[in-house]
Amino acid sequence: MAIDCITTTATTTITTTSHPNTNIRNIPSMPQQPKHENKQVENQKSLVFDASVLRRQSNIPTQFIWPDDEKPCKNAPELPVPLVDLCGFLSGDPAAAAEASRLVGEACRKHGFFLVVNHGVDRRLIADAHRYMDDFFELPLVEKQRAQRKAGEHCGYASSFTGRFSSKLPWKETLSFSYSAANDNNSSETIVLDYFRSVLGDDFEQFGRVYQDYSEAMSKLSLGIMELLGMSLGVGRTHFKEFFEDNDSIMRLNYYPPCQKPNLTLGTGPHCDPTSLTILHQDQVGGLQVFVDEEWRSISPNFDTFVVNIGDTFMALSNGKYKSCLHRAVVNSEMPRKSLAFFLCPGKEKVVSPPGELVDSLWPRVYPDFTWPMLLEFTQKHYRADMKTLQIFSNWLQQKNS
Ligand SMILES: C=C1C[C@]23C[C@H]1CC[C@H]2[C@]1(C)CCC[C@@](C)(C(=O)O)[C@H]1[C@@H]3C(=O)O
Ligand SMILES: O=C(O)CCC(=O)C(=O)O
Ligand SMILES: [Fe+2]
Repeated sequence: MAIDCITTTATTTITTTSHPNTNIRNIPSMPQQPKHENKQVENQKSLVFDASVLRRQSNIPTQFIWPDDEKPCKNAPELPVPLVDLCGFLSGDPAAAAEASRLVGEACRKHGFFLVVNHGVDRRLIADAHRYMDDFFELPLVEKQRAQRKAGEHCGYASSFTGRFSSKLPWKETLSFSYSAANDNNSSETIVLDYFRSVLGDDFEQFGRVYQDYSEAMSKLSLGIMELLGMSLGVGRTHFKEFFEDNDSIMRLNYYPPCQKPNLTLGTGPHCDPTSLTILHQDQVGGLQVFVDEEWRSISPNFDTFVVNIGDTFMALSNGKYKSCLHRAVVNSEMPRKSLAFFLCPGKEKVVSPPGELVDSLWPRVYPDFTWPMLLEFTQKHYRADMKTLQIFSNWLQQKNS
């Protein structure tokens, strides 16, 4: 019986009524998603996804069963993605930088995914970031819920999205927090640490330090990749680097518990990241798949590499020249899987507009100007991010502006 696997409080009903803040039907000109995607659960408290309870059930609740055309496929073939060696580029070798930017440009025109190696991030920091994830996600649910994500916000702990969506639920737990590189009163130096201490208490100081350092390392690496992207697009090495120097990014820890029916569900559903650039580190388990040439392909993990992909906001910044590509994460029945995603996002005030060099009469503007907070709000309150987010957001903006 489906509901067996969900621990419930007094109110267990899922309704088709939206949360007041997220009622798409109440907002004029809001795009309509298929019914099952825009249904919101009436009460945040009504459903809980607790891996320690789920483990003991033989079936999974229907809310976690994905439609047949989105169910995962067995044994997706490996996607050949360029392995970009950053060693020479980081040590200032112009020929190495030119070769790295060529490889990056080629991948971004095709599907937007590439790997980086010799990236300069300390292996011990990466190992610690994984170790502290185990420690956090192995805590009892009530402990993790001290960091519970609030409705309409993107930060905090979420056990699946039971309070947010009522169908096609992801088989995952996440802990998300903001990282800001903007140097106002040096708050960027402790922003993550302060978050951990404030929501989880002083016992979590060491967690906070690890993810503070990890987020800083990701921000730095992403600025280096922005230099390569600027070179490859012919707009100069500094253009995008400067644009993202005061980034207001999101760090997300993804924890996928083992699932007894891995062929029926997904850890993260098919989507294009609405953000600008994603730097992902996966543990040794594997599960990331990318949709290229009408086929799901996998990207196998390697401890020494980060998977990098272009998101919708960079696609808009490149005037559609670089692709934000559909991807998802599958789960397995044997063991938990972990991934760490750093989502680079522009500073709040920055206008997402492509540089003049990328616009001409043969390739006119594809997307209207917007700011990242506008797109973030769209994905948190009005539209569940999927493969069409950028196009639908863009149509909605154009309609509003006309
Ligand atoms: C701004 C964001 C929204 C999501 C987290 C970041 C970047 C990716 C988005 C997401 C992962 C795309 C798939 C659907 C989603 C709901 C998820 O499964 O987590 C998305 C995130 C979100 O809205 O919380
Ligand atoms: O866990 C993964 O491999 C991918 C997760 C992802 O795509 C995301 O969080 O946006
Ligand atoms: Fe993603």
